[in-house]
Amino acid sequence: MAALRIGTRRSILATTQSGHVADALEALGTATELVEITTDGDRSQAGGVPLTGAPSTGVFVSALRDALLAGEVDVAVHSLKDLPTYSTEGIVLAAVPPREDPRDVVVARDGLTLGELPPGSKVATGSPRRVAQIEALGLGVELVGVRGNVDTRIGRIAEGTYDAVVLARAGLARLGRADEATEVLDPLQVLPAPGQGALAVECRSDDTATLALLARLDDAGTRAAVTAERTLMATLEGGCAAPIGALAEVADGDEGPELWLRAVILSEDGALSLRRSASAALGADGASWAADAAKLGGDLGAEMLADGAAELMAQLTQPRGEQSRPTDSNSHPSARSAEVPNP
Ligand SMILES: NCc1[nH]cc(CCC(=O)O)c1CC(=O)O
Repeated sequence: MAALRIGTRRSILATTQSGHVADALEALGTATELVEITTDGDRSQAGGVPLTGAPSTGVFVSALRDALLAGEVDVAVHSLKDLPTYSTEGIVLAAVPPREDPRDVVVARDGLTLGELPPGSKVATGSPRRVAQIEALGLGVELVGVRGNVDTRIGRIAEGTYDAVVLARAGLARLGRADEATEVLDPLQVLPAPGQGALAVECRSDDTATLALLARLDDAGTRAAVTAERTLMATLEGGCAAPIGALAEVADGDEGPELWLRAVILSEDGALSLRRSASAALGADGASWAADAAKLGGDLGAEMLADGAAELMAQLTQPRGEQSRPTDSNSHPSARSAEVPNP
């Protein structure tokens, strides 16, 4: 049988991630071959048309999916957090392998933590989710945008351009550089992006042989966790790019396995935030976990919408300068990190 062709983006992180999937398949006795696909996102990073702000998640994903649908590759590997929450006709999420540490980390000058940085320090991140959550801590640091790969971003610290950068620990760990982090951010303060630290392994829906093979790489606990996080995000966002953080974990409860989910939605400046958490029992059989997880994420998303997330997002979709706080007589306008109040 010909080698299984695994499509990958060209960045070091992407080829490392795809390499992990290839290794796992080789260990199961399958010959593999990595096929590099250049995405529009990569081209713009390499010096083409500069993108303003962060590229939309779809940019990194669509070229790989096109190659998959065209039959140029048999498997596509993505960072799961870069996948849009909607599905693509003809493509299936065949495996979600065991997750890396999902938390965000800080890489700062002189081994500092965020709390040790003096006010006015430049903290670099291109992610609205990280900006909003760090602003909400009220540290007085200056959040500045940054683009480029992990190497470039960390390089800016040594150069002295910035005092700190915020990154996914998983990306550093996959590159063997996790020890360069000077702080691991507590999810109670900074929740990661839905799906962060997990990989998505896709194939064509009609390719039953590849589907069966890839299913052996699937980790039921990771799939349940990211399903809850992504269902929550899909419920909350409805197409709007509000900063949302979410993290789910499987835990051993008294009555059997449970899934815990924590989530936050914020205004861009972090001044308004709504945090909620919930848990649900998981069936004894892993086969029901994805459905249990989708229900947990959907229910918590609906609860957050009812508790003020809908108002918060209505504010976000207004043009800048016209924003006003949600109307509520109990709110404290002076509070820096006010919760969106119950209606
Ligand atoms: N936003 C880009 C991106 N997509 C996936 C990762 C890291 C790996 C992961 O989260 O699985 C990163 C870099 C980062 O956020 O620091």
